[in-house]
Amino acid sequence: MFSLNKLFNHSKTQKQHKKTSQECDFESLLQKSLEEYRSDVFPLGLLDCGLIVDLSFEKQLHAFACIKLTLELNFPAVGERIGIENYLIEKLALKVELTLTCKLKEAEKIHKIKHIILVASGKGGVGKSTTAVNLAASLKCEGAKVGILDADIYGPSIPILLGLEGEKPQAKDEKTMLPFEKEGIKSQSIGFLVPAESAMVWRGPMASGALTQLLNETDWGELDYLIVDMPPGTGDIQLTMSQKVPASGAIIVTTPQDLALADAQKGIAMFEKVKVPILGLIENMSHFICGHCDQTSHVFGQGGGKVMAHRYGIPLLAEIPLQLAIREYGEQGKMIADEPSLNISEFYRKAARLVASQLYYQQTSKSAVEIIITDD
Ligand SMILES: Nc1ncnc2c1ncn2[C@@H]1O[C@H](COP(=O)(O)OP(=O)(O)OP(=O)(O)O)[C@@H](O)[C@H]1O
Repeated sequence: MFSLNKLFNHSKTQKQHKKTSQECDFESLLQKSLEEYRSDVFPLGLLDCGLIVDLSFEKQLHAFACIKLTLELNFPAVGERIGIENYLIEKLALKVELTLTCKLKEAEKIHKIKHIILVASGKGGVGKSTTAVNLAASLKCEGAKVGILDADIYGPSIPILLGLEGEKPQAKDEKTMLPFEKEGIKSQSIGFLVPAESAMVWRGPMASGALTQLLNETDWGELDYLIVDMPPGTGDIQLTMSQKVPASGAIIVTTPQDLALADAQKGIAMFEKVKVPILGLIENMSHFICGHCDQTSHVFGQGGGKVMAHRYGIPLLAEIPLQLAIREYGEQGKMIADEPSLNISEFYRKAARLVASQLYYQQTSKSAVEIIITDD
């Protein structure tokens, strides 16, 4: 754990000097505050998963007036900045300017990729691909290097969602293809390899062969996360695919209808069988907020995702509303999560931070920490 001892002396903007008792007291208070901070994303506080890389302060009339603090997090969560800043302002009773950066220190699992995350659904049409693309965009916005691999042989839609329809991947050399890069996200799709009609009749080994080929023969470069958009369903194909890639975890997308939830349960069972940890459930098209009167309607039923997540002891990462803009952005080949000014993007961004946090704690054998996701 990082200690704040000597921090004032190490601060880039301060000269070496003997600490005053006032500075020592301030150091202890800052350290205690960072240690005691708690949120869904930081269940063990901030010093446990971050490093103070810079601290400087301004004094007025011998009292601290403002601190500038830079925290380097071990996983992408820069969207937590305002919440942490407000907390520190309250605890320290002074102006705080916080900068958050991110650097994953974990080892690469395959090639130069640190984590592979499978995005799956028990049935088709629940918004799995839309969610996968927006999770990728969110992880990038939160500070990570991200790629997306479209493995949905039944309907590869990532090229459409990224505005890359009709494009063909370029060869780097005889063995490797270059991924596409859009808004800082690298992508590759099974749709580029074969015509949709022939891929649909593949059996498990063929589909998983194509997935591993795309994974291994694409020059991904350094990635913190590779999101894999899986084919919908829980059959032989999905099972074989899940076994073939060294996935860090899986996310299951469902809608609130009973039928979709029943299929999502099969998805949970499938990942348990192949020992891929389930990072959480996303309930898509969870509710509809009327644009005129702001009233919320639960068009497809209410609370199903919450009940299921509770039953299986997995986090409910997000309840994403049914919103016209989500479909419109998808059709225009744009990622809505890339638009911080739209409230809807925060649903995806929060889910991405929770996923990244879980993977970090899982990796550092701190999975015993129970991540309780609150409603607020
Ligand atoms: N929250 C949402 N609000 C409104 N429309 C949505 C939402 N999520 C997805 N959609 C729309 O629903 C349709 C299906 O979405 P998508 O293609 O992502 O589903 P999928 O589960 O990946 O489908 P498939 O099983 O065919 O691969 C798309 O038109 C998409 O724009």
